[in-house]
Amino acid sequence: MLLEIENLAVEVAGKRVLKDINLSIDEGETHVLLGPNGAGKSTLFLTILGFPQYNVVNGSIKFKGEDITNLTTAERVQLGIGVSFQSPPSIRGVSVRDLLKIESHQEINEPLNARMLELAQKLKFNDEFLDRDVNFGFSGGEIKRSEILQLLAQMPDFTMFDEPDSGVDIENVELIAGEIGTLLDKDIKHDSRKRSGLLITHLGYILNFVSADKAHVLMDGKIACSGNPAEIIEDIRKEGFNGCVECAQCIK
Ligand SMILES: Nc1ncnc2c1ncn2[C@@H]1O[C@H](COP(=O)(O)OP(=O)(O)OP(=O)(O)O)[C@@H](O)[C@H]1O
Repeated sequence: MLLEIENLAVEVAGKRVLKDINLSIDEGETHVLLGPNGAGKSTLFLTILGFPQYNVVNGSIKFKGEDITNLTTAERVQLGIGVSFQSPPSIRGVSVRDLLKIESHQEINEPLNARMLELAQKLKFNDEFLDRDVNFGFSGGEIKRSEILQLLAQMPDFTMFDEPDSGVDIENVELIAGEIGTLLDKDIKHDSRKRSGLLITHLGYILNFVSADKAHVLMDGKIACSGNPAEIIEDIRKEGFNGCVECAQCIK
């Protein structure tokens, strides 16, 4: 198993946000995380990434068989965990170009390598854009494309995407989805895929372009239901979250 979360309980600012999370994601799998606003989806992501304000009060997180519950964020990134944030911070004084060099382990005083320049072009970033400060004054769509470009520089083994389709126009959703596919080995036969991911989506639009193996519904800090992504999204559309998690087909 690539990622194994057992009985995870997390407090943020003294409040119990995650109560008892059990979640396993195998090599080559893409899972989806659904749930109402405030259920704890982003909290789960940031806990997996090891942000210090997310205090694990019970349970464990294992990655590649290693208990990472007490590792720093930098150590987890080193092990192969990546994230595309919903609202990433701006970094004044650091250009996109330099950040990409750091993330793809290039020398800072060397020119950005051809692979990254090609990917930047594919994601519609010109040379001038690469010299801008990271996320400073970027439009919603530019932020999302820039997050994906940074992940392509890192190529993590496990990537979390926090609402990659929100605020992105139709053409750019297709573009972003194509690169999410690259990050999740979608161009390789299912059995041979190595890279895995977990995607938060509210409306499920991105799943028209990125296939997913399993969906989980997070309600009030617990995984209330897991199953087939298309069926669960359809149920949520028809019955709402409460109706969905009462469905007999749910694998509880
Ligand atoms: N740093 C923090 N300080 C205080 N409360 C927090 C913090 N981070 C998260 N919370 C609270 O934890 C709960 C879960 O938030 P979280 O962002 O994980 O939900 P979510 O499921 O991602 O919601 P959404 O779908 O609206 O993005 C919310 O009540 C939120 O206010």
